[in-house]
Amino acid sequence: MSAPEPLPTDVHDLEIKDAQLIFKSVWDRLEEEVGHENLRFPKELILLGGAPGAGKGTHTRFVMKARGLTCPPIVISDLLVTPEAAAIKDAGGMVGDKEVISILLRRLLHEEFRDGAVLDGFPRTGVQVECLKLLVDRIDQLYTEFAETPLAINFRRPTIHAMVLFVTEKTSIERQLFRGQQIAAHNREVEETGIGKILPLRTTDLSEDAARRRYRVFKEKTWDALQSLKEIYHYHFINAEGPIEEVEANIVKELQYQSSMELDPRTYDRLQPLPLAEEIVIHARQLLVKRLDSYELEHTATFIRCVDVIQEKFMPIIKRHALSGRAHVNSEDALFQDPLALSMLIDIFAERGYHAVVDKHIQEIPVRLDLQTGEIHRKEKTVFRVQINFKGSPIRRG
Ligand SMILES: Nc1ncnc2c1ncn2[C@@H]1O[C@H](COP(=O)(O)OP(=O)(O)O)[C@@H](O)[C@H]1O
Repeated sequence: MSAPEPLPTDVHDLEIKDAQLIFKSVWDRLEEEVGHENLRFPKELILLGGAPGAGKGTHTRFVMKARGLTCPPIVISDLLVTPEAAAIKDAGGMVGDKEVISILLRRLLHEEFRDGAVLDGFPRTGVQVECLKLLVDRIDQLYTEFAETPLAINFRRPTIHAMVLFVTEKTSIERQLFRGQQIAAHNREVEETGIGKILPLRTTDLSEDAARRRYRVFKEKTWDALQSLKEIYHYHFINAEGPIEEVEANIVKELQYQSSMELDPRTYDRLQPLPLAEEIVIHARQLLVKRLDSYELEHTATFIRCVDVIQEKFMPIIKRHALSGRAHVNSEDALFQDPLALSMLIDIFAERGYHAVVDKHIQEIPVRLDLQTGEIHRKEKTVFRVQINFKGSPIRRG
């Protein structure tokens, strides 16, 4: 005899029941409003979680860039603007799950989020986590349903990433208060000068007690909910205690690790020796400076000649192309036979904000025809073709 189904007595079971009721009613209503075929949700959801002040807003753009998303982030608390919701937020509390789910689902249907959306501050409760699971199930069903149809592209299988920024209670409170001071100062300046825009100021960012209360609500209601995402989705836990650049580095590291999870381990190992673009970009400037200084100190004569040639031969042509931002200069100067001089040329241009590409072209020029044999004697001539690109003038005629 099998054991009877346990009654839904513990909190989790109740959350599941609640979520089912809420989700079903929101979903049915939405389906009625927009039609079954238009229930088109994002391919990727990136959930940014963490205590108030952890840096969700601060790092959203960075995370989006890293994932190649250009749509605006969806900041859940900004969507909750009814007077009732505003009063709850001011008191450091949490707006009802049904309102949150209803507004969020509607927003996710906007065309601009079709490839992916970043949600700042969702899910915040166990019920919201359960609703998220139900949403993903429904999107999966739609994927299967439309798979072999012309509409398939609108119903891709979703991937979910949860990124949780971790800070301690102390940091959370400090940063909430810091944000409050920053925004208050900004708003005072706008009022005095009439320049700029007044930014919304959270009441809880102005008082230590209120900020602490908000943190505690997070710890009691949201922390476990965020933890539970670990078992179901790609989960990234980010130490967000340090300065902004350090947190960004932690995010990059995590996303890098994630590509290791998406790829087959053998494929990942194969690609591993190639540096990430972010890595080389970060170091590129320091390396350029080091090279330029070494030219000046260790290869002074060649460096001086290089600068002179650029100044005398290249710059007049470049200046003539200042509108288009692209110039071609051919040089036969023997100086560039030295590969070091070519490197100098490229680096000098890079330092001054141009992007130079050099192509070494060897031409054969007929110099003499042997009348007896009919043989043509040729001489080699080396031409360095340099293309220089830079930001041209935005002002154009016509
Ligand atoms: N790593 C950090 N180091 C220092 N200050 C930070 C850091 N991350 C965020 N801040 C600051 O803390 C405040 C709260 O950050 P914010 O991104 O608004 O948090 P959240 O969106 O998670 O509530 C902002 O004033 C922000 O400039």
